[in-house]
Amino acid sequence: MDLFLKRIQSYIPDEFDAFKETLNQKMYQGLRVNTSKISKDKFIRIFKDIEGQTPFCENGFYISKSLGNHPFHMSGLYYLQEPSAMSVVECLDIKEEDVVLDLCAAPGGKSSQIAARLKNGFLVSNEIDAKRCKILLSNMERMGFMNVAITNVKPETLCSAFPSCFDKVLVDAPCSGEGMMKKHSMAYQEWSYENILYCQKRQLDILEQAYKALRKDGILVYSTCTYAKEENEEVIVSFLKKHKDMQLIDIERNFGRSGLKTDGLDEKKVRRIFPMDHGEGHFVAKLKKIEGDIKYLPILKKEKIDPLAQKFLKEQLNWLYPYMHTVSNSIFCMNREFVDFKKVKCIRQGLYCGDIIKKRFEPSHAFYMNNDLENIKHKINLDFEQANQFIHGLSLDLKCDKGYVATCFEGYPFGFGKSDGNVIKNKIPKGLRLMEGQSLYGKK
Ligand SMILES: C[S@@+](CC[C@H](N)C(=O)[O-])C[C@H]1O[C@@H](n2cnc3c(N)ncnc32)[C@H](O)[C@@H]1O
Repeated sequence: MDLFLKRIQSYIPDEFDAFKETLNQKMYQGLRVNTSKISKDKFIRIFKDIEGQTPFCENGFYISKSLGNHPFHMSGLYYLQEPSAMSVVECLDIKEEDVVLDLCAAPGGKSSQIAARLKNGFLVSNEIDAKRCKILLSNMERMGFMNVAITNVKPETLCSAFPSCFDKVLVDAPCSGEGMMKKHSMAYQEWSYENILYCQKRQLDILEQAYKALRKDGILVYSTCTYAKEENEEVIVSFLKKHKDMQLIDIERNFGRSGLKTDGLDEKKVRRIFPMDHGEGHFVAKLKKIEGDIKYLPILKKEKIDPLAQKFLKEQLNWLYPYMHTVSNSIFCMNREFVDFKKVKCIRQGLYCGDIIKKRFEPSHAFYMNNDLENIKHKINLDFEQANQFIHGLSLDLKCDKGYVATCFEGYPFGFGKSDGNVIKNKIPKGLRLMEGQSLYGKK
């Protein structure tokens, strides 16, 4: 631990006391508005618990309360994210049509930030750890994204299968997490120089894969939430030495500060955030591949879809998704072609609409969380108390359309139920309901 502080002192001698003081202060907390569901202006108008914009992202705000049980969180209107973490995706300059790979994606903060910027583009959101991959999937569904595939493989498996296929690749690398020590106190106890070197090697291995997946003219962003120079500036120097066709690009943003002075690196081109910069800590570097191939993700043939699913979707929506895909009895939709993942383990591609079970169609929760629900025909707005009961799994005695209905709070769906005209039976998956003793955030 002493060594950790000594190293920080050597990085920022003039600010060392200020840094030490931040270790006793509360962690910065933030949320990022999901602009694929609500505009920033409207969010500011209807949401009272934000405390000023972060300097890292135009849709990011500071908060000082835990807001995970707010109905708008359940509706996917925002993602709770440490403020400095919001800086990374800003540096990727996502365009609506980009094909993007997020190689280390769980729990989904940066993937959800990327997906919110895409229109007809596509995101492959990969996580090596199966348990964390489930959390990633759940967050991406809550936020309502459609043109996304969630894969659960080693970076090498994915990048060897799809070389030169991506416009943008993000490596938000596993790291020694020095910027997260306040959150995970174990990290304090487990800090060691050996771990930093272990992380450095793993980071370079992941970057090798990212390099493979990148197209000519593609952009690679590398980030960590640690202060260790070995995992930041030095990783970039080693990587650039090996790959003469990769160029360090100026991030051209003024959050945080320049990197640490390092031989072989123009430190002004990378960004560092220390807690004195109003976020817990991040490092970001942006690189461009100036030579190489341009290839395309393989596409699945367009499919005919089961008439039961078609009938259900027509009955529920004012429009139809142009592309559909069936896996066993489950139906998935997108507004672009489905990718053929071949042997790569893909746990979800597109919007999961539901399943055909015994000659009827059973819709999924994800279907009702999709951001195009302006188009849904059958929905009911609940007041706070009704929403509270429904989120706890209760049925509601309420008159509404018969059949499946989206349940909304202030116009934003957070779940769904099945109505006989007088009672809405609860269809929110058990794992997403609030438990007894937990209460919905807001007025009573
Ligand atoms: C810093 S976290 C990613 C956070 C995520 N980008 C976000 O914004 O929510 C790094 C992730 O890398 C994963 N990881 C660990 N070892 C890995 C490896 N060898 N290759 C790829 N990913 C790995 C971890 O499971 C972890 O989920």
